[in-house]
Amino acid sequence: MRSIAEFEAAARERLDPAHYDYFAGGAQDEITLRENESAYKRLRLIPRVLRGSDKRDLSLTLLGTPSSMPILVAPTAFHRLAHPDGELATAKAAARAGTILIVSMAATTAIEDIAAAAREAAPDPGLWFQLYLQPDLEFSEAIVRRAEAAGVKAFVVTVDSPVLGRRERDDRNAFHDLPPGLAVENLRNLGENRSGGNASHVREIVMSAGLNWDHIAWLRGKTKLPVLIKGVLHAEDARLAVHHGVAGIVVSNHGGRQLDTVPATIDVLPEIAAAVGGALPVLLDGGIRRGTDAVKALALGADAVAVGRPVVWGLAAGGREGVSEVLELLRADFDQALALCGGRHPADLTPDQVRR
Ligand SMILES: Cc1cc2nc3c(=O)[nH]c(=O)nc-3n(C[C@H](O)[C@H](O)[C@H](O)COP(=O)(O)O)c2cc1C
Ligand SMILES: O=C(O)C(=O)c1ccccc1
Repeated sequence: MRSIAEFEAAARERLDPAHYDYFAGGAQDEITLRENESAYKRLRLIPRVLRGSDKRDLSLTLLGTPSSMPILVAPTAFHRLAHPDGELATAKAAARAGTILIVSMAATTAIEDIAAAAREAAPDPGLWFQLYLQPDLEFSEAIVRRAEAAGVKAFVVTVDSPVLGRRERDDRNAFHDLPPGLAVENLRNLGENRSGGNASHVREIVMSAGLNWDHIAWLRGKTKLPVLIKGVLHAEDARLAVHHGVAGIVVSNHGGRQLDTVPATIDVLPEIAAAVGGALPVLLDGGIRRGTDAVKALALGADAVAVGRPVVWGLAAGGREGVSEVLELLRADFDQALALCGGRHPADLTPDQVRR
């Protein structure tokens, strides 16, 4: 397949329509969902010429984790809804590609099993773990310990979800529960043993409307691993993140699934990059479908980008192989766009190369 759009079409054919809608959809009128992609279409690239470099180098290290390219896998829930191999397939493909996979706390596979699959594909896979900090901090700490023991290298706390966004497609389809046999495995309370057998209770993910900077400080006190926050759109929050010793930020609107009518992430990136001033790595997700999209984000100040739905479409279309194809397609597309922009390394891209 030649484009992410073709993967999406193939995924749509294979998926239960309600599950396709869950993955594809956004909040309410889906204005932000569309805007994330259309904002890139309004930006124009200006290449530099005659810089003489034969070969590009896409690799980088983010907070101690090496990545073969500045395109990471954003955390998305419920991969076993997309394909029976679920997160195991995604983990193998990301590890094979040498890129960082941010595992969702809402994965339908236990983090221990995801890490084992990643290690089958690469000796030292770059796994990060996304957290919805639970009001029950003791339970949150237990998940942190599990993820650390599994070998994750950073935590990404999602901060754009004090409550879950309203997704009208899910309401229309009455999609509110996982089908029998699937569960949010990282929320299994393994200590619990209520029926006398080895039944284990799966908690629900609770959104924490009470989350504040003290909780981030709490988490930093509980782990030596870098703590990033995901879902920053305001420059002042980016400044506060620096002030509070956060290791990195992800400029994200949750793929248009939380607050509708917030801007496209690429449109707030310049002010956020300026506010951070290089003090910590800035990642961005939302609407990246082409190599040129990633080039624009890196030129405007992101250190790396992440893709959510494209990986789900690859998974649904072809399991591990499908995710590998999506990641290699994005890599080749990005490499070509970088070359055409006259860059050898992603860091060669500069803001003056992007025009509105
Ligand atoms: C189906 C789906 C599930 C998601 N689940 C999570 C999640 O569990 N945790 C989280 O922090 N973000 C979640 N996100 C948001 C993604 O991490 C990311 O911000 C977004 O998908 C990026 O936009 P893109 O899909 O246009 O690439 C989810 C997104 C989608 C589409
Ligand atoms: O669907 C989502 O976007 C999401 O973030 C989520 C949150 C809780 C459970 C499952 C998915």
